[in-house]
Amino acid sequence: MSDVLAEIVAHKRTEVARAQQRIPLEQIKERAEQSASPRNFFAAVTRPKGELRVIAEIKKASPSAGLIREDFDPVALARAYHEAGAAAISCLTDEKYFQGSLDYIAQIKEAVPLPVLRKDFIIDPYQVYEARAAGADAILLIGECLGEAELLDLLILAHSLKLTTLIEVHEVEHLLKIRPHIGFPHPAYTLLGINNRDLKSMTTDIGHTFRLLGMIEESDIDILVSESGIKTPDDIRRLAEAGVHRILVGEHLMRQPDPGQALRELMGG
Ligand SMILES: O=C(O)c1ccccc1NCC(=O)[C@H](O)[C@H](O)COP(=O)(O)O
Repeated sequence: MSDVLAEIVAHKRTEVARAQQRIPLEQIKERAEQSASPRNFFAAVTRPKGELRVIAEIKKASPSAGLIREDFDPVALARAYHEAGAAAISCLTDEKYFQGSLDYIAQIKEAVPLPVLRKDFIIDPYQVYEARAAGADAILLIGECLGEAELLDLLILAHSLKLTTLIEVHEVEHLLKIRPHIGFPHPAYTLLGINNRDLKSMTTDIGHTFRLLGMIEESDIDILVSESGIKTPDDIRRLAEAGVHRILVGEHLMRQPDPGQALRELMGG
Protein backbone atom coordinates (compact mmCIF):
# COMPACT_ATOMS: atom_id res chain seq x y z
CA MET A 1 0.00 0.00 0.00
CA SER A 2 1.30 3.50 -0.79
CA ASP A 3 2.18 5.82 2.11
CA VAL A 4 -0.75 8.13 1.40
CA LEU A 5 -3.23 5.24 1.34
CA ALA A 6 -1.75 3.77 4.52
CA GLU A 7 -2.15 7.13 6.26
CA ILE A 8 -5.76 7.52 5.08
CA VAL A 9 -6.66 3.96 6.15
CA ALA A 10 -5.09 4.45 9.60
CA HIS A 11 -7.10 7.64 10.01
CA LYS A 12 -10.29 5.81 8.89
CA ARG A 13 -9.87 3.29 11.70
CA THR A 14 -9.89 6.06 14.30
CA GLU A 15 -12.76 7.81 12.50
CA VAL A 16 -14.89 4.61 12.54
CA ALA A 17 -14.13 4.05 16.24
CA ARG A 18 -15.23 7.63 17.02
CA ALA A 19 -18.38 7.32 14.88
CA GLN A 20 -19.36 4.15 16.77
CA GLN A 21 -19.11 6.01 20.05
CA ARG A 22 -21.50 8.66 18.74
CA ILE A 23 -23.92 6.24 17.03
CA PRO A 24 -23.56 2.58 18.10
CA LEU A 25 -23.58 -0.16 15.46
CA GLU A 26 -27.07 -1.40 16.36
CA GLN A 27 -28.46 2.10 15.88
CA ILE A 28 -26.76 2.69 12.52
CA LYS A 29 -28.02 -0.73 11.37
CA GLU A 30 -31.57 0.31 12.25
CA ARG A 31 -31.17 3.58 10.37
CA ALA A 32 -29.82 1.68 7.34
CA GLU A 33 -32.73 -0.75 7.39
CA GLN A 34 -35.26 2.08 7.66
CA SER A 35 -33.81 4.17 4.82
CA ALA A 36 -35.45 4.28 1.38
CA SER A 37 -34.57 1.63 -1.23
CA PRO A 38 -31.42 2.47 -3.15
CA ARG A 39 -31.52 3.68 -6.77
CA ASN A 40 -30.03 1.20 -9.23
CA PHE A 41 -26.47 2.46 -9.68
CA PHE A 42 -25.39 -0.70 -11.51
CA ALA A 43 -28.09 -0.39 -14.19
CA ALA A 44 -27.51 3.35 -14.60
CA VAL A 45 -23.83 2.75 -15.36
CA THR A 46 -24.01 -0.42 -17.47
CA ARG A 47 -27.00 0.23 -19.69
CA PRO A 48 -27.25 0.53 -22.61
CA LYS A 49 -24.53 -1.95 -23.51
CA GLY A 50 -21.61 -0.48 -25.40
CA GLU A 51 -22.61 3.19 -24.95
CA LEU A 52 -20.69 5.86 -23.04
CA ARG A 53 -21.84 6.24 -19.43
CA VAL A 54 -20.13 8.84 -17.24
CA ILE A 55 -19.95 8.80 -13.44
CA ALA A 56 -19.33 12.48 -12.68
CA GLU A 57 -17.51 13.19 -9.44
CA ILE A 58 -18.07 15.86 -6.78
CA LYS A 59 -14.73 16.47 -5.08
CA LYS A 60 -13.59 19.70 -3.44
CA ALA A 61 -9.99 18.73 -2.67
CA SER A 62 -7.63 15.75 -2.83
CA PRO A 63 -4.25 14.69 -1.42
CA SER A 64 -2.62 14.96 -4.87
CA ALA A 65 -4.13 18.32 -5.90
CA GLY A 66 -4.95 20.14 -2.64
CA LEU A 67 -7.93 22.47 -2.98
CA ILE A 68 -9.49 21.86 -6.43
CA ARG A 69 -12.57 24.07 -6.34
CA GLU A 70 -13.09 27.03 -4.04
CA ASP A 71 -16.62 27.87 -5.24
CA PHE A 72 -18.01 24.48 -4.13
CA ASP A 73 -21.75 23.77 -4.04
CA PRO A 74 -22.42 20.00 -4.26
CA VAL A 75 -26.12 20.42 -5.08
CA ALA A 76 -25.50 22.92 -7.90
CA LEU A 77 -22.77 20.63 -9.26
CA ALA A 78 -25.10 17.61 -9.16
CA ARG A 79 -27.81 19.56 -11.04
CA ALA A 80 -25.29 20.64 -13.68
CA TYR A 81 -24.02 17.07 -14.11
CA HIS A 82 -27.56 15.72 -14.37
CA GLU A 83 -28.56 18.27 -17.02
CA ALA A 84 -25.38 17.52 -18.96
CA GLY A 85 -26.14 13.78 -19.16
CA ALA A 86 -24.17 12.12 -16.36
CA ALA A 87 -25.34 8.56 -15.68
CA ALA A 88 -24.51 8.68 -11.98
CA ILE A 89 -22.67 10.73 -9.38
CA SER A 90 -19.63 9.93 -7.29
CA CYS A 91 -19.47 11.98 -4.10
CA LEU A 92 -16.37 12.17 -1.94
CA THR A 93 -17.49 11.83 1.68
CA ASP A 94 -14.08 11.82 3.37
CA GLU A 95 -13.73 15.01 5.41
CA LYS A 96 -10.04 15.18 6.27
CA TYR A 97 -8.35 14.53 2.93
CA PHE A 98 -11.04 15.50 0.38
CA GLN A 99 -13.11 18.09 2.29
CA GLY A 100 -16.20 15.97 1.63
CA SER A 101 -19.21 15.14 3.80
CA LEU A 102 -21.60 12.24 4.20
CA ASP A 103 -24.42 14.81 4.37
CA TYR A 104 -23.88 15.73 0.71
CA ILE A 105 -25.41 12.42 -0.42
CA ALA A 106 -28.93 13.18 0.86
CA GLN A 107 -28.70 16.77 -0.40
CA ILE A 108 -27.72 15.59 -3.89
CA LYS A 109 -30.41 12.90 -3.99
CA GLU A 110 -33.08 15.40 -3.08
CA ALA A 111 -32.01 17.58 -6.01
CA VAL A 112 -31.47 15.03 -8.83
CA PRO A 113 -32.81 11.57 -9.75
CA LEU A 114 -29.35 10.06 -10.35
CA PRO A 115 -27.88 7.28 -8.21
CA VAL A 116 -24.99 8.29 -5.95
CA LEU A 117 -21.77 6.49 -5.01
CA ARG A 118 -20.25 7.03 -1.57
CA LYS A 119 -16.60 7.56 -2.54
CA ASP A 120 -14.62 6.89 0.60
CA PHE A 121 -12.16 4.43 2.09
CA ILE A 122 -14.39 1.64 3.36
CA ILE A 123 -12.64 -0.85 5.58
CA ASP A 124 -15.31 -1.69 8.15
CA PRO A 125 -18.93 -2.98 7.99
CA TYR A 126 -19.97 0.04 10.09
CA GLN A 127 -19.23 2.32 7.11
CA VAL A 128 -21.45 0.22 4.82
CA TYR A 129 -24.45 0.62 7.15
CA GLU A 130 -23.54 4.30 7.50
CA ALA A 131 -23.51 4.69 3.70
CA ARG A 132 -26.96 3.10 3.33
CA ALA A 133 -28.34 5.17 6.23
CA ALA A 134 -27.00 8.33 4.54
CA GLY A 135 -28.86 7.45 1.31
CA ALA A 136 -25.96 6.10 -0.78
CA ASP A 137 -26.85 3.79 -3.67
CA ALA A 138 -23.35 2.42 -4.13
CA ILE A 139 -20.07 2.13 -2.25
CA LEU A 140 -16.44 1.99 -3.30
CA LEU A 141 -14.22 -0.88 -2.15
CA ILE A 142 -10.52 -0.41 -2.86
CA GLY A 143 -8.58 -3.63 -3.56
CA GLU A 144 -5.36 -2.11 -2.19
CA CYS A 145 -7.02 -1.41 1.21
CA LEU A 146 -8.63 -4.81 1.82
CA GLY A 147 -7.61 -8.42 2.31
CA GLU A 148 -9.54 -11.05 0.36
CA ALA A 149 -11.70 -12.19 3.31
CA GLU A 150 -12.51 -8.57 4.30
CA LEU A 151 -13.46 -7.80 0.71
CA LEU A 152 -15.83 -10.77 0.50
CA ASP A 153 -17.48 -9.90 3.83
CA LEU A 154 -18.07 -6.30 2.71
CA LEU A 155 -19.41 -7.46 -0.68
CA ILE A 156 -21.92 -9.77 1.01
CA LEU A 157 -23.02 -7.01 3.40
CA ALA A 158 -23.37 -4.43 0.60
CA HIS A 159 -25.43 -6.87 -1.44
CA SER A 160 -27.70 -7.64 1.54
CA LEU A 161 -28.37 -3.87 1.74
CA LYS A 162 -29.01 -3.71 -2.05
CA LEU A 163 -26.02 -1.42 -2.62
CA THR A 164 -24.00 -1.59 -5.84
CA THR A 165 -20.29 -2.04 -5.22
CA LEU A 166 -17.52 -0.51 -7.30
CA ILE A 167 -14.43 -2.60 -6.61
CA GLU A 168 -11.42 -0.57 -7.66
CA VAL A 169 -7.81 -1.62 -8.18
CA HIS A 170 -4.64 -0.02 -9.45
CA GLU A 171 -2.00 -2.70 -8.98
CA VAL A 172 -1.88 -5.96 -10.94
CA GLU A 173 -1.46 -8.05 -7.78
CA HIS A 174 -4.73 -6.69 -6.43
CA LEU A 175 -6.51 -7.28 -9.73
CA LEU A 176 -5.35 -10.91 -9.51
CA LYS A 177 -6.73 -11.05 -5.95
CA ILE A 178 -10.18 -9.71 -6.81
CA ARG A 179 -10.57 -11.23 -10.30
CA PRO A 180 -12.08 -14.53 -9.10
CA HIS A 181 -14.71 -12.57 -7.15
CA ILE A 182 -16.00 -10.33 -9.95
CA GLY A 183 -19.77 -10.70 -9.93
CA PHE A 184 -19.81 -12.01 -6.35
CA PRO A 185 -22.24 -12.33 -4.61
CA HIS A 186 -24.50 -11.20 -7.47
CA PRO A 187 -23.46 -10.15 -10.98
CA ALA A 188 -25.99 -7.30 -11.13
CA TYR A 189 -24.49 -5.47 -8.15
CA THR A 190 -20.74 -5.33 -8.81
CA LEU A 191 -18.70 -3.00 -11.01
CA LEU A 192 -14.96 -3.27 -11.57
CA GLY A 193 -12.87 -0.09 -11.58
CA ILE A 194 -9.35 0.35 -12.87
CA ASN A 195 -7.88 3.41 -11.20
CA ASN A 196 -5.37 5.14 -13.45
CA ARG A 197 -3.92 7.03 -10.47
CA ASP A 198 -0.63 5.70 -9.14
CA LEU A 199 -0.70 6.65 -5.47
CA LYS A 200 3.05 6.12 -5.12
CA SER A 201 4.00 8.71 -7.76
CA MET A 202 0.67 10.63 -7.48
CA THR A 203 0.38 10.66 -11.28
CA THR A 204 -2.41 9.52 -13.61
CA ASP A 205 -2.10 7.74 -16.95
CA ILE A 206 -5.08 6.32 -18.83
CA GLY A 207 -2.62 3.93 -20.51
CA HIS A 208 -2.93 1.99 -17.25
CA THR A 209 -6.46 0.88 -18.25
CA PHE A 210 -5.11 -0.43 -21.58
CA ARG A 211 -2.30 -2.31 -19.80
CA LEU A 212 -4.67 -4.12 -17.42
CA LEU A 213 -7.41 -4.72 -19.99
CA GLY A 214 -5.82 -7.93 -21.23
CA MET A 215 -6.28 -9.45 -17.78
CA ILE A 216 -10.03 -8.91 -17.80
CA GLU A 217 -12.53 -11.39 -19.27
CA GLU A 218 -14.26 -10.02 -22.38
CA SER A 219 -17.60 -10.77 -20.74
CA ASP A 220 -16.69 -8.31 -17.93
CA ILE A 221 -15.93 -5.36 -20.23
CA ASP A 222 -19.40 -3.87 -19.76
CA ILE A 223 -18.94 -3.56 -15.98
CA LEU A 224 -15.47 -2.06 -16.31
CA VAL A 225 -15.03 1.58 -15.24
CA SER A 226 -11.89 3.51 -16.11
CA GLU A 227 -11.20 6.02 -13.33
CA SER A 228 -8.94 9.06 -12.92
CA GLY A 229 -6.97 11.31 -15.23
CA ILE A 230 -9.65 11.44 -17.97
CA LYS A 231 -9.65 14.95 -19.43
CA THR A 232 -10.40 15.03 -23.17
CA PRO A 233 -12.84 13.65 -25.76
CA ASP A 234 -9.78 11.95 -27.26
CA ASP A 235 -9.19 10.04 -23.98
CA ILE A 236 -12.80 8.84 -24.21
CA ARG A 237 -12.45 7.91 -27.89
CA ARG A 238 -9.33 5.84 -27.16
CA LEU A 239 -11.06 4.06 -24.26
CA ALA A 240 -14.14 3.39 -26.42
CA GLU A 241 -11.94 1.93 -29.20
CA ALA A 242 -10.63 -0.51 -26.61
CA GLY A 243 -14.23 -1.37 -25.61
CA VAL A 244 -14.29 0.66 -22.36
CA HIS A 245 -17.47 2.78 -22.23
CA ARG A 246 -17.86 3.47 -18.51
CA ILE A 247 -15.70 6.24 -17.06
CA LEU A 248 -15.39 8.17 -13.81
CA VAL A 249 -14.27 11.80 -14.07
CA GLY A 250 -13.58 14.21 -11.24
CA GLU A 251 -10.81 16.77 -11.24
CA HIS A 252 -11.08 17.84 -14.87
CA LEU A 253 -14.76 18.79 -14.40
CA MET A 254 -14.27 20.32 -10.96
CA ARG A 255 -11.59 22.69 -12.29
CA GLN A 256 -13.83 24.21 -15.00
CA PRO A 257 -15.84 27.41 -14.48
CA ASP A 258 -18.91 25.56 -15.87
CA PRO A 259 -18.61 21.84 -14.97
CA GLY A 260 -21.89 20.97 -16.75
CA GLN A 261 -20.70 22.49 -20.02
CA ALA A 262 -17.31 20.79 -19.53
CA LEU A 263 -19.09 17.43 -19.16
CA ARG A 264 -21.10 18.04 -22.36
CA GLU A 265 -17.91 18.88 -24.25
CA LEU A 266 -16.12 15.85 -22.82
CA MET A 267 -18.97 13.59 -23.94
CA GLY A 268 -18.66 15.00 -27.45
CA GLY A 269 -21.22 17.80 -27.40
O1 LIG B 1 -6.98 12.04 -5.93
C1 LIG B 1 -6.14 11.77 -5.04
O2 LIG B 1 -5.19 12.50 -4.75
C2 LIG B 1 -6.28 10.50 -4.25
C3 LIG B 1 -5.36 10.22 -3.25
C4 LIG B 1 -5.48 9.08 -2.48
C5 LIG B 1 -6.52 8.19 -2.72
C6 LIG B 1 -7.45 8.47 -3.73
C7 LIG B 1 -7.32 9.59 -4.47
N1 LIG B 1 -8.26 9.92 -5.44
C8 LIG B 1 -9.50 9.27 -5.60
C9 LIG B 1 -9.72 9.02 -7.02
O3 LIG B 1 -9.20 8.06 -7.49
C10 LIG B 1 -10.42 10.04 -7.85
O4 LIG B 1 -11.19 10.89 -7.07
C11 LIG B 1 -11.30 9.52 -9.00
O5 LIG B 1 -10.88 8.35 -9.56
C12 LIG B 1 -11.42 10.63 -10.04
O6 LIG B 1 -10.17 10.93 -10.59
P1 LIG B 1 -9.91 12.32 -11.34
O7 LIG B 1 -10.83 12.38 -12.51
O8 LIG B 1 -8.48 12.26 -11.78
O9 LIG B 1 -10.19 13.39 -10.36
